[in-house]
Amino acid sequence: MANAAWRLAQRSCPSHLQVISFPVVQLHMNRTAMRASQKDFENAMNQVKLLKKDPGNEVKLKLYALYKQATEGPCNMPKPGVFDLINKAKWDAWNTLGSLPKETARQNYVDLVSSLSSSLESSSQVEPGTDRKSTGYETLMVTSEDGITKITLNRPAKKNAINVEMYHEIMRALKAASKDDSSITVLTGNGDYYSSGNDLTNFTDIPPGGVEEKAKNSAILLREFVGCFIDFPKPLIAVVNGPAVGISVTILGLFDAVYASDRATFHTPFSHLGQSPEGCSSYTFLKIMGPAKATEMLVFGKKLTAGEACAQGLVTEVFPDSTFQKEVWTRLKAFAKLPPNVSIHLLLLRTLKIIS
Ligand SMILES: CCCCCCC/C=C/C(=O)SCCNC(=O)CCNC(=O)[C@H](O)C(C)(C)COP(=O)(O)OP(=O)(O)OC[C@H]1O[C@@H](n2cnc3c(N)ncnc32)[C@H](O)[C@@H]1OP(=O)(O)O
Repeated sequence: MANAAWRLAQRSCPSHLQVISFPVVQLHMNRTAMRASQKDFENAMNQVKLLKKDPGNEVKLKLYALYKQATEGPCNMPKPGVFDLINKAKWDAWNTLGSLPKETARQNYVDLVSSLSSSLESSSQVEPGTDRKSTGYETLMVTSEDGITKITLNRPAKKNAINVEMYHEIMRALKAASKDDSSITVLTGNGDYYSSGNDLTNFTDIPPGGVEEKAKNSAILLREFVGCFIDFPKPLIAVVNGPAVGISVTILGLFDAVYASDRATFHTPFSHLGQSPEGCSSYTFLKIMGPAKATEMLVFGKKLTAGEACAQGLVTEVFPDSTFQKEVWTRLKAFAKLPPNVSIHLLLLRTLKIIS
């Protein structure tokens, strides 16, 4: 998405401008005066083309938005639909600027390019290990108490869509949970959704190697991600607090128990998206619900209610939404107090599940 936005932002630059070296000193002087001239702006546009390193999607969208605001003023285009990913990301970025005056947008554009020029040149000097994300999580909340490690998907404004960062963080959290002193691990969602599945923008950020490289990288990530669930050594419970879509549904077949609110639904619209079912679901769903029901879900994209998913064995038990959290957590706390030989039984049950 953003790469396309980036290309578009670059294409949008007036074509008669030649690529010239960037007068950084002049820009810094102008920044002090806090008023970028049209010339500074044009220079900055050229400087963008000369950046040696990719500044990342977020920055590229910011540049696009500031460029549009500086040249056309506030966004007055109709909002693109949820599946028009590229235009929606661009629209969002531009629209966020509200009624920012053109001159300020021009100044901000120039400042941003100037800061990129220096920070991207010096980024190699960052000490390894100083990454502030190495201990915390950006897309998850992870807590451990009462013998339970709880991993909460935490992008509620995006219905807990799983972006690339979240895939990596879930793997990291599972690896940490497999070694901590908790007895069981829970995956749940923050907000009204459990998860809307794969973040649709994951497929739009095409690397320099093109679509083939993107597909290869995605396949590697997906394999590693699913592997973490297959190999997880402790009881793994899903607390499905609301609707679940796509990969957040398919991997449920790899959990040891699935508790759902009666508000939850289970939807795998792969055929609609031109994708194939993942997460071992073509194996696990077949085992769990039989071929006909698995086909209805995975091939025809039938959305199940929590009650239907329970009747078909995908969900262990459904609770009224009003008492869901209280009932589930009371039960899980009791489970977590069971003696540690649980793992042996778990292993046995999982093996029987596979070979039966
Ligand atoms: C790189 C590794 C690749 C691994 C590949 C794994 C393959 C996995 C495949 C799947 O998981 S397929 C399923 C993909 N998911 C979807 O198709 C769901 C798409 N979203 C929707 O249909 C709807 O958003 C919704 C979930 C039904 C919710 O609708 P509602 O009207 O209630 O809310 P919205 O206004 O649509 O959404 C709010 C907000 O959230 C954003 N969003 C929601 N889901 C996603 C998503 N999956 N990806 C990206 N963004 C999502 C939506 O755009 C809205 O954003 P804003 O407009 O508020 O910015």
